[in-house]
Amino acid sequence: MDDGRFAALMAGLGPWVPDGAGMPEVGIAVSGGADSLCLAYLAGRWRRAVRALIVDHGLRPAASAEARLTRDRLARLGIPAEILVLEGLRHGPGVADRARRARYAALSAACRRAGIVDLLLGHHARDQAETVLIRRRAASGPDGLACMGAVTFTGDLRLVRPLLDIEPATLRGTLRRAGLEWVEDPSNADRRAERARLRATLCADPPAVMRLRAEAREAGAARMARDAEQALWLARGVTVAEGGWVALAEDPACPRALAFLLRAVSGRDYLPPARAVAALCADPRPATLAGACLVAAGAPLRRAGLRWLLLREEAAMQAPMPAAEGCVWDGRFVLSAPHGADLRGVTVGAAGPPGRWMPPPDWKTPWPARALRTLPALFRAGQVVGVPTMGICHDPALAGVRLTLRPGAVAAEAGRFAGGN
Ligand SMILES: Nc1ncnc2c1ncn2[C@@H]1O[C@H](COP(=O)(O)OP(=O)(O)OP(=O)(O)O)[C@@H](O)[C@H]1O
Repeated sequence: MDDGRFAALMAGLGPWVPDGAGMPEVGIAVSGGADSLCLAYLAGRWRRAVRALIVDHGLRPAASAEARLTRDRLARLGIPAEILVLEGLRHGPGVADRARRARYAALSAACRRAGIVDLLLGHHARDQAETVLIRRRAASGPDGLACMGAVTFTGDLRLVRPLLDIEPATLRGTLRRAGLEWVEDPSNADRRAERARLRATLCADPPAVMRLRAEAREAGAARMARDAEQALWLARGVTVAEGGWVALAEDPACPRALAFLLRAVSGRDYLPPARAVAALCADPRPATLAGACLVAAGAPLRRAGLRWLLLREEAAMQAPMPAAEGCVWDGRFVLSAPHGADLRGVTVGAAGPPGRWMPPPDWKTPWPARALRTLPALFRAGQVVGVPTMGICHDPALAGVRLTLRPGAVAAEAGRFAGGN
């Protein structure tokens, strides 16, 4: 793969933050294996402001030496690299899945710390073909069969996979021509893992890889069409309140959009059960589902053209937690504090009955008490001392502390699934 081809691939996956010394970096997740090392090599020639992130899962004795070796190799390419050491992972049932979740959590946190908004991943064409087979066997729905997207969004990060249509042999060839060595992870060859078994099968059958990739592209195009339709419905009739609930101007007619909204309001990772969501769309009625409640709008909101509210289920909200810069409460609200704010002894939790926060007498809000009780609030000694999303602060030491609904959490999926050719 030459620099020109890579630059063309990246141009199709933008927009990118401007490049140059001192500009925001694009992150690269580098395991040290051939694919992600090649990705780092190409990315480092594509732009100056890049940073590699290497996760040491701490599961193999050789892993930390390999991470340091990879960091040194990257340094020789002029790419700064940070090693993220995971603590507490143990071998045992589901270790691959646990390791993957912990890896993404560590990568996301490192990106947040470094102000990185784009993270490159080295998945390639055969990885995508493997994913098609795995999703088929798991009887995935139509969205799942679109497999990995070339661009997808997590809460505050854009995950970009520029190599999804590139054969792994091409990447190894690129490294060899550049005289670069990589680490061979022995667990890749571990035939007990489902992926490793499929990998061995697909390596011997290149036409099958081609067919599977075509299948993923077709499913990806269909998924993007559904995304576009859903985005239109969301833009027409859905309002997201800073307090973490959603107002609907129309009956929820689109099950997929309702599922995304339920997930966003509940702060959960996974979509609610499809059948229950479809039933709610077919017959919209007050109901509680997967950590959120569909509630009919009261008279004042109906006069303002709203029909339904989707509220967080009170009983399912996270218990109060210690307040700290960057902490995330209830999977949805991120705390940010100005310099000098005193968070000692402060907790973040649900505001509870509005009478407890002593709002000023002229304070007016169209939202019902049931919604206000779910607002994120700051507590000192068990008393509410601030409800930042409502602009309420009774404690001068907490002036300027914000609890912000995580960006992107409520949006429609806007990934790119069919591209990369
Ligand atoms: N330990 C790690 N540290 C940082 N990023 C990782 C790590 N493991 C995987 N990744 C990222 O996830 C992508 C896909 O992971 P996967 O396990 O399929 O790759 P791999 O075969 O271990 O390594 P590679 O893709 O580098 O050859 C990698 O290309 C890399 O971008």
